[in-house]
Amino acid sequence: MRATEVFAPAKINLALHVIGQRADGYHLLDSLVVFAPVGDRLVIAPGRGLSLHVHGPEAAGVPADMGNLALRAAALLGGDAAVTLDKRLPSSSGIGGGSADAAAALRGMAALHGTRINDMQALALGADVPMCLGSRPVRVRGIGERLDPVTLPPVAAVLVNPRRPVSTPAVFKALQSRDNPSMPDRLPSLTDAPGLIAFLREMRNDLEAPARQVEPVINLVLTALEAQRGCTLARMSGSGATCFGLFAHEADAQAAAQRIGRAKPDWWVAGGVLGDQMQQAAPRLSQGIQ
Ligand SMILES: C[C@@](CO)(OP(=O)(O)O)[C@H](O)COP(=O)(O)OP(=O)(O)OC[C@H]1O[C@@H](n2ccc(N)nc2=O)[C@H](O)[C@@H]1O
Ligand SMILES: Nc1ncnc2c1ncn2[C@@H]1O[C@H](COP(=O)(O)OP(=O)(O)O)[C@@H](O)[C@H]1O
Repeated sequence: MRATEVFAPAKINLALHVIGQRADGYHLLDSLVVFAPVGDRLVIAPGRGLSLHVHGPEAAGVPADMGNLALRAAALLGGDAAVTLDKRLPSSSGIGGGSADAAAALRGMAALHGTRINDMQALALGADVPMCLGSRPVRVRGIGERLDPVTLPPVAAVLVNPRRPVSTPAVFKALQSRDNPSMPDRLPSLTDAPGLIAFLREMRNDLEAPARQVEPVINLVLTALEAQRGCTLARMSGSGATCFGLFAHEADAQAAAQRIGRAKPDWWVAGGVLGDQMQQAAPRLSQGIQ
C-alpha cells in the first residue's frame, strides 16, 4: 500500500443566513459555500497503529492528539495509518480548517483502506465536515447536513485573517436574531463573476455583526479590503475572523493581496480563484507518493 496526499481546501461562506435554532441549541443555516485554492495538506501513509504529526506555518497551537479532527476522522474509519498534516490555514478562523482536515483524512483513509465514507460519520465530526467532503460549490442547509450542489462561476478573491482566533460558539451566542430570512428558494442563474457578486450583495452573513462585537479587528480587515481597487464586495466567512474581498479581475485581486500583505505583515493573506477545488484535489487522491 502506498501513501496518499490529500488537499484540504479552505471553505468560504459567500453568504451565511441564520434562519432558526433547533431544540438542542444548534442553529439552522442557509449558506452558499465555495472552496479556495489555498488549504492544508495531509499525507496518509501505512503505519503501525494511528499517529499524527503536525507541522507547517500555522501548526502552532494545533492539537496533535485526539483533539485533532484529522486524527478523530482517521480513527472513525478504523485501520492503521501515519497521518502528517501540513497546516497552512489559520485555526479558528471561519474557513473550516479543522473540518477540511477531517474531510481530507476521511478521503485519504477511504483511499488507503478501501473503506466507504458515511455522511452521518462526517456530520458527527462537525457541522462543516460534510460540505468539506465534496469541496465543491454547494448550498448548505439544516445545521450543515443538507447539501445541494450549485453551479457558480469562478470568482477572484483575497482572503484576510488578522491572526486572532474567534470562538464559533461565542459568536453564535452573541447573535441578536435567530430567525432571519433565508436565501431565495430558487437561486437565480449565476453565470459570471459580476452577476454572482451582484446577487451576493443582496445576501448576508448574519454572524458578521456578532463577530465584529466579539473581535473588533474584523472591522479593520473589512475596511482594508473595501479600500482595494477593484474590490466589489467585502464580507466575513463563517464565524470569522477571516474576511474575503471579491474582484471582477484576477489581476486586481493579486495586486490587492500583495498590498495588504505589505501593509499588514502580521496578518494572513491569500489570493486566488474561488470555486470547485475537487478538480485539483481528485488527481492527488489517486496519486500515490513514495
Ligand atoms: C459557522 C460555520 C459556518 O460554515 O463555520 P465556521 O465559522 O466554524 O468555519 C459552521 O456552521 C460551524 O461548523 P463547525 O465549526 O463544524 O461547528 P461544530 O464543531 O459542529 O459546532 C461548534 C459550535 O458552534 C455552534 N453551532 C455550530 C453549527 C451550527 N449550525 N449551529 C451552532 O450553533 C454550536 O455552539 C457548536 O457547539
Ligand atoms: N486539524 C485541525 N486544524 C485546526 N484546528 C483544529 C484541528 N483539529 C481540531 N482543531 C481545533 O478546532 C477548533 C476550530 O478550529 P478550525 O476548524 O480551524 O475553526 P474554523 O472552522 O472556525 O475555521 C480549534 O479550537 C482547534 O484547536
